[in-house]
Amino acid sequence: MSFLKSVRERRRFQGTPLSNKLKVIQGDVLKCDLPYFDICVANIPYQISSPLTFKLLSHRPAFRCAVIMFQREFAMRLVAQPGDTLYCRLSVNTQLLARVSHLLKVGRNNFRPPPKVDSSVVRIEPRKPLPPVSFKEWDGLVRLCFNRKNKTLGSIFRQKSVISLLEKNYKTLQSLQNGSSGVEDDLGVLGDTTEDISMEVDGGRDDNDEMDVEDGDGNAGDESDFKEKVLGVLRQGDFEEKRSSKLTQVDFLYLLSLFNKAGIHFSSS
Ligand SMILES: C[S@@+](CC[C@H](N)C(=O)[O-])C[C@H]1O[C@@H](n2cnc3c(N)ncnc32)[C@H](O)[C@@H]1O
Repeated sequence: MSFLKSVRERRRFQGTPLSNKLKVIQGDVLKCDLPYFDICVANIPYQISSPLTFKLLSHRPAFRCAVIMFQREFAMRLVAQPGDTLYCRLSVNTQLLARVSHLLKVGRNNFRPPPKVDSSVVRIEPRKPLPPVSFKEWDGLVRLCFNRKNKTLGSIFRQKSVISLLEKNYKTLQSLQNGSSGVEDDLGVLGDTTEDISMEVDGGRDDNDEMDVEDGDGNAGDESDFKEKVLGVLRQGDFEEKRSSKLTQVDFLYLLSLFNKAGIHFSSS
């Protein structure tokens, strides 16, 4: 909030019984330390939707409920369910941490002058307790899966770049003899996103293109053994023919647990 606005807000409450309960913090909400709060009601600048949402969700102790107005498309991504067109990494990451529900639509004509976009009010209630999962690991898996969300997981995990990344993590963690990453200490990674303001449905490449680079048959040795290990995990959970766009939270948690059990990790720290 700017200096002038903070003065105006203080004036609105001056001389009322509520004035001593009002504390106005002037500053950039993304940079300042937030005090304890249990309810958040906000009409925010839409360009900070994602970092603000994850800043609030990282705040401890967790708040009870937030009611926030977002740009319509962002709101629909937050609440999207498996199979919905807008289901994406933002939906999965937010819903890992919170129950999210759409409360009401606010059309652009409710404002003067009308902005270019419609809005929606959303309720966010943090899950308590949070699922016991390493958020770095979770986000590493979810990023890979939603990069090509309409491809089968078999096709995503056959890509040479994906196999090399996972093999590198595997070897790093084996050499450190550190099979698993921490839990709940790295929640900030979930909000590190650039795709959610974009109005592209997929936020990534066109799923119909044919640019996946797979290992060739002649690629013998460690790499193809490792690829078999990865595909074996997918087959074990019956995931090879499934697509991220249809996977639930429980599916992702199960898939991550199968990979981690096999020593396969999505982050090397
Ligand atoms: C959509 S307006 C809402 C104004 C007012 N709260 C209302 O409901 O009428 C968003 C406000 O957030 C302020 N703002 C923009 N970026 C901000 C930031 N990073 N931290 C705090 N306030 C910010 C803008 O100056 C603007 O006044």
